[in-house]
Amino acid sequence: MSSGEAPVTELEELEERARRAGPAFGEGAHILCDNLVRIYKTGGVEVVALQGLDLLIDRGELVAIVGPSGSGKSTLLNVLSGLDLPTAGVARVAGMDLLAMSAKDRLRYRRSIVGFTWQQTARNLLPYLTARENVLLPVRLAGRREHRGHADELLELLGVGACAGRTPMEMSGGQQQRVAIAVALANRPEVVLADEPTGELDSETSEEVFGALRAANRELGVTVIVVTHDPLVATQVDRTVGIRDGRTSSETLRRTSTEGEVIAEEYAVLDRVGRLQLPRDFTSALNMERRVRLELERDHIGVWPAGQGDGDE
Ligand SMILES: Nc1ncnc2c1ncn2[C@@H]1O[C@H](COP(=O)(O)OP(=O)(O)OP(=O)(O)O)[C@@H](O)[C@H]1O
Repeated sequence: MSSGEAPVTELEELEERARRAGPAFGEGAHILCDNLVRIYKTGGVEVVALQGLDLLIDRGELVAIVGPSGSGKSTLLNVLSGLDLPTAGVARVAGMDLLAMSAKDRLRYRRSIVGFTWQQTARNLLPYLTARENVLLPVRLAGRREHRGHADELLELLGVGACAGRTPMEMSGGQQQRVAIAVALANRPEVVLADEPTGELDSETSEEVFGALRAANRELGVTVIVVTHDPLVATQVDRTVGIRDGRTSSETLRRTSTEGEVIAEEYAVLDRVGRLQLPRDFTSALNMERRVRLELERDHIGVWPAGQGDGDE
């Protein structure tokens, strides 16, 4: 049946309706988490680290994940890196279903689709190898061929070209983190995940590390997710996603004003079924508990504390 003709049978009508249904949630996203759940069981106690987390990231985005300690940031990164398996939900990166990968696919995924940097600088680099040798190591392990200048080009791009012949001991903490990013990029991954890359650094050095992540994102087109506690971050990346209690709770978008000023605007997240989490300091300032009154206006929705006369006891 051509799309212009009227459907004739019940099946054709259903097919026609399915065609009109529009794209599925997250279709086209480079990274998709849909209702992601991760429960840890230790000594008979269950800890729900991710409680139905939704997240969509487009190809080529540079996104920071922030949130209080214990909110699930590292758990999310471990799932996305293919190190850990979620308990339920959907996690898809570059078209690969992370819950249904074979062991062979998982190895390929971890070797060539994602690159990862750890917070502990010492864990990222082998101490007896130079920066250049550290970058070439994952290439050799993956059995790939890269011309000799590949490592030097990456180090140059990240502003640590001068460190190519030095061992980690001969570099500062910020230089080590930038070399670690080069290692993560060595196998030309589509996605780089960085766990607290500036956790042990002062603010000036942190800016250099964020600059390196931006260079990788801009010049190589790689999608970057960085987990951080760094208060600077909202002005360093395009989008900051806040996580609270194992769910995404807020987003901050960075834009440049017409005067060239960098502005970070915070938004609440509206989930797929229309749920919205109001910030706790807003609700407690107005004594909002259990229910609120909503009013649809022409260009916004008003939210009021439920008062007397609204049927609240
Ligand atoms: N292997 C594990 N076994 C049991 N519980 C765990 C495990 N890993 C994490 N958790 C728990 O899951 C929750 C989320 O932890 P996670 O490390 O993801 O948080 P986080 O936001 O990265 O915290 P931080 O900023 O302190 O690193 C916490 O309550 C933590 O205690």
